[in-house]
Amino acid sequence: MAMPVLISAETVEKLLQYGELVPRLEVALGKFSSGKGEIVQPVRSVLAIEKYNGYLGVMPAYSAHDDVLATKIVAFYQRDQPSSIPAHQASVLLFDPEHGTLKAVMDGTVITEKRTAAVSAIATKFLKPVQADVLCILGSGVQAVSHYEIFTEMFSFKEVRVWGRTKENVDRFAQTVRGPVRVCSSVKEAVLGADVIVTVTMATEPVLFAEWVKPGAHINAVGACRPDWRELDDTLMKSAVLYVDTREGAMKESGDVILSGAEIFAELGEVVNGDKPALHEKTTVFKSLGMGIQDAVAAKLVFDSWNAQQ
Ligand SMILES: NC(=O)C1=CN([C@@H]2O[C@H](COP(=O)(O)OP(=O)(O)OC[C@H]3O[C@@H](n4cnc5c(N)ncnc54)[C@H](O)[C@@H]3O)[C@@H](O)[C@H]2O)C=CC1
Ligand SMILES: O=C(O)C1=NCCCC1
Repeated sequence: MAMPVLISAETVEKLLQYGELVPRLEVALGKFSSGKGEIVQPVRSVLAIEKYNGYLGVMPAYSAHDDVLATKIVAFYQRDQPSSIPAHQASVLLFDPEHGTLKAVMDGTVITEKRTAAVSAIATKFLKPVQADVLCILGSGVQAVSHYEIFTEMFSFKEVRVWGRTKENVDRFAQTVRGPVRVCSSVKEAVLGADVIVTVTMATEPVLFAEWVKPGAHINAVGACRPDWRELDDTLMKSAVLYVDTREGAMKESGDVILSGAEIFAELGEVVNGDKPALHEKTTVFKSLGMGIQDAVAAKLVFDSWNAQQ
């Protein structure tokens, strides 16, 4: 039996292009929410590594439409001190769906960076106000960078603002991104008047409060992926129209959804399918937790491009 190929982070970075990834993810989100069982994806199984303040998540998914079977394994850690090791590290195992043969083991860290930002961009395309001039990013780590990249590529914001907890992180962010950014010294300063807000922090308590949010703004809430972690306050969660990637995941994993008691209006895939409206004139929250099918679709794109180059 042939050995699986190993695909490095550098290769994934080169091969995974937003232009191809975004439309594939949009189709996958629609198929997931079609109610026809076209995508098989259990809620992520997560174990706590208490001694080190970490978690290990296993995310299998199968799509007959894409003919893809994969599992991502992702480790993530909460840290008080800065570290050169990324807070999230992942690998994706890609199988031949017909026989279950392992075809590839590839870096999943870059896949996680890019597919998460791409899904936020899809949500934003549907849910942002018609006039969206100001983008605000709360958090200045890895996801902040990938969100900056795709949001400035897909949309025409007049101003991009960033807030981060530490000066060191924000300075690194400002040096990494290729384009202008206004560094804000408080969350309030960053948020006031913003049309689109992205929360990509490791916060466990709310950092974004309803009183600062412009009516009609769209928020992509990407952090706080544990049932007792928060990024958004109760008032914001309850007053905004709430979209999620998966209802099942949000009810099991999202502290912002579970603890606020906010009602879920729709899955993003239902909006893609036209089964639920995109209420872009209202204040909207897209609660993202991440889906195995997003990783599987991205991994197939990488593998197919890699194969084409051999
Ligand atoms: N929804 C999804 O599909 C995914 C969500 N995530 C989540 O996105 C968030 C960002 O991830 P990365 O950028 O990879 O992490 P990172 O570690 O690179 O960046 C995290 C940022 O949050 C800041 N931060 C840490 N504690 C904070 C606090 N208490 N209050 C405010 N800011 C704080 C850090 O200074 C840093 O700027 C995390 O919560 C992560 O779990 C990550 C991957 C996928
Ligand atoms: O979808 C993912 O991948 C992750 N989501 C929440 C945090 C860990 C990684």
